[in-house]
Amino acid sequence: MTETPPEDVAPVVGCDEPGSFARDVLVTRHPALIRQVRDAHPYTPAQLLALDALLGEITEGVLRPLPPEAHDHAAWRHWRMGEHVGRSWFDASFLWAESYFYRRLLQAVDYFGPGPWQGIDPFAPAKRAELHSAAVDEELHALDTLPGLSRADEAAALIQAALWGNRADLGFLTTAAESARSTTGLVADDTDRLWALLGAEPPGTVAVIADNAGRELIPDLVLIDHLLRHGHAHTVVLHLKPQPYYVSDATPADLVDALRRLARAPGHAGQVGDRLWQAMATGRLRPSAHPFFCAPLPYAAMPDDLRRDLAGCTLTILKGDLNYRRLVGDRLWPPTTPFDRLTAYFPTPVAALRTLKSDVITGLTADRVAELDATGDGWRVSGSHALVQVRGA
Ligand SMILES: O=P(O)(O)OC[C@@]1(O)O[C@H](CO)[C@@H](O)[C@@H]1O
Repeated sequence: MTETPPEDVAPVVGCDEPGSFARDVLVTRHPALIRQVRDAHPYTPAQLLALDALLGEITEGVLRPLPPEAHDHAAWRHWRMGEHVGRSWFDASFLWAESYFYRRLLQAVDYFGPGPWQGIDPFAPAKRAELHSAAVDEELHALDTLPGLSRADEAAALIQAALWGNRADLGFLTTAAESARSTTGLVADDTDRLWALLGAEPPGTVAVIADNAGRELIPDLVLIDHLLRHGHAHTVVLHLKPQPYYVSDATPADLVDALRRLARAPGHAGQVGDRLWQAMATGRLRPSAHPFFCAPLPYAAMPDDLRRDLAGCTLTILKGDLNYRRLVGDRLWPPTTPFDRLTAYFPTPVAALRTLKSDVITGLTADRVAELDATGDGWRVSGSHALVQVRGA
């Protein structure tokens, strides 16, 4: 594994800097999410008490451990939960604090059981509303234009749809200003290099590390259908989250719902859904849900079994902001730090498709950074900008 030289290692993104994006997420977004979840389900007195206790803890208290009977207690001990217990949440790194927050939220609503609430996704109402929204109806109807496009134009349209589908992030939209939801443009665009990697003969296995369900997962699935249909991949492994995470991150249940939504749609969307349903049956589309995808660690720390699984792929496509942060290590790198150097450890060529929703950014030219900073529109966190960055073989 290629390590970044220590003298070049930038500070890990923390939560303790007043006015920082990360601190605002803990101060504003997480309490808002607890209130949303609390109102979205007919929880029992014990669950309501647990949610209220978590709200108090994250805002004014000190970090408490998972109960010893938690199924993943050993994993979180390995992920250094003990060092954080008894300290302020704001002392933890941003990635660690957020990951642990979502794990504790699941604990408060008995997601892992045993009992009647086992497996009930606290974010399901929001995910369901989005998946069955008029906006998705329109997006599915718009797929009827694809057969009229050239293969190259279809490919370009599908990359853009998958890229900007990342804005459909229910956690981000909790606090994003309406004005920030307009899209401005790309800060980096390696789309041509992405398609060059997808032109490998014979087509191999492409890994897609998914991000959000619903309005992001559907364009991701339409892109996957294109890759399978036009010889860019013999097989696609779709890496999902094994449990609800970051509000709208896609779980296997969300994949089933999205495939059903597609297959039941009229027109071209329904044909895509039927092909993907068949791809699941033949194994050409293979879902996976490794526990590490909910770990509070950068991808450089991935376990050997996941590394081996990915190493067999010709390319890994990583969707979204959190995956980008974990890919490059969630550090405040100088924006001109080469993306290739920070991703050299990854076991395959990588392509990051991400709308910018947090401070971490790499691989830009100094001129581009100066140009973006001059706009003053919070380009790093507003979701108005996006990137396609590729590190080749
Ligand atoms: O990975 P995604 O869904 O594109 O974005 C995840 C996100 O909403 O959560 C974190 C802040 O809560 C940031 O990484 C980002 O804003």
